[in-house]
Amino acid sequence: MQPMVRSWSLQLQLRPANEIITWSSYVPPSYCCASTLKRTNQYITTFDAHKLTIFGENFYCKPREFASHFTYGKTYTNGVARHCGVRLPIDVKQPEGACIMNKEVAFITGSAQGIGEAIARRLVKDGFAVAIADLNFELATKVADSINDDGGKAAAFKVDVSDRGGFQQAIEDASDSLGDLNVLINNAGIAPTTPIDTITAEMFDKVYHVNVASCIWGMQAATALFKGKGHGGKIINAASQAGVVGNANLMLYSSTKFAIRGLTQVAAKDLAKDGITANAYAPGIVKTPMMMDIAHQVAVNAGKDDEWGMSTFSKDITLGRLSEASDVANAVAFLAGHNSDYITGQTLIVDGGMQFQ
Ligand SMILES: NC(=O)C1=CN([C@@H]2O[C@H](COP(=O)(O)OP(=O)(O)OC[C@H]3O[C@@H](n4cnc5c(N)ncnc54)[C@H](O)[C@@H]3O)[C@@H](O)[C@H]2O)C=CC1
Ligand SMILES: CC(=O)C(C)=O
Repeated sequence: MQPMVRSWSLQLQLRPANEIITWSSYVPPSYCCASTLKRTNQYITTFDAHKLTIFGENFYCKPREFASHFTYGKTYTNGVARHCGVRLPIDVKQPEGACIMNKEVAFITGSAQGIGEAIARRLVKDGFAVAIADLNFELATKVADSINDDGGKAAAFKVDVSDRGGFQQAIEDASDSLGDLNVLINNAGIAPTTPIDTITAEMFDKVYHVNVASCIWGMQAATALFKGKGHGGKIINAASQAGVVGNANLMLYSSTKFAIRGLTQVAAKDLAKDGITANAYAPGIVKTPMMMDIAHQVAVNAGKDDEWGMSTFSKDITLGRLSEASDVANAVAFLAGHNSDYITGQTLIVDGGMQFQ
């Protein structure tokens, strides 16, 4: 019996045992989704050079409804699978026998601007598909559109990272629409200036929920997805040089960033058995809206100008210049890529030499 399929097609590249099988499916008009399955995946129980047998109701064909086009227990050969689609999208050129390799997918919070945006753009250059996840959906959409216009692959998602359920849903949605999830970058954060005597219970709750709880919610959701898909993954959390040495005027923020380093170490230990690494990055003084705002607030509190405010943070940078967001993105790209596979539980300080640890 042929599988019930409508207007889509599937290609399989079948490889020797224990290698990764890469497959891609196309859904008109030009939607492409892809994923990677391993031979050991619970949903694939028979596999040789030419055949793939699926014993599972949902084997990660995304979006989910397309999984139902495969029949439980049926064996698909390369040719059958490729021809089971009756209509190819006319704007996708698909040479006979070609295999479209999938991209790894990174979900980056707070990527509508600043460091997160720079990370997203850098990871696209490295071949990732990226989820631009931010509270500011309008800005996130602009970033995703501009990446797609430049030939990359991105989708925007509205998320408040302090909302556990919403964050989890956004990660699942991103995995559905981009085809997989391999890297979670918990980058979103807030940094109100908080001299000790000004701190209220509400401010404490807000900063700790956005900066700290969010990392735990994100790690929970990503870990469940990685495991469900039968592969490992990478979790990368934003700390700060202010999480390495306490910074004046930043009681709440600075202490949340110390917490990030701690929870990253715990995650590294807890998740290693699942093939998941957890690391953090600690930027220094980066030219983003957040840093401009902090410098301004510190200056206002001291009755000085913004330049003075910035100089209080930048005077001890060994390399003698403020950080560009791209300086941080370069380091995060290393943590997101496979050159860092043997590194876990670490905080990579990217501050031009402010803190030596
Ligand atoms: N700019 C700097 O000098 C440094 C920044 N960092 C850290 O790097 C990360 C990124 O910082 P920047 O790019 O400078 O910040 P930014 O303020 O320029 O951008 C942060 C982004 O996060 C989003 N965001 C804020 N709250 C959110 C929430 N609840 N849910 C979803 N998205 C939310 C904002 O809409 C914004 O797009 C932060 O975790 C920050 O603490 C660390 C060290 C230095
Ligand atoms: C904003 C921040 O993380 C600083 C000043 O290190």
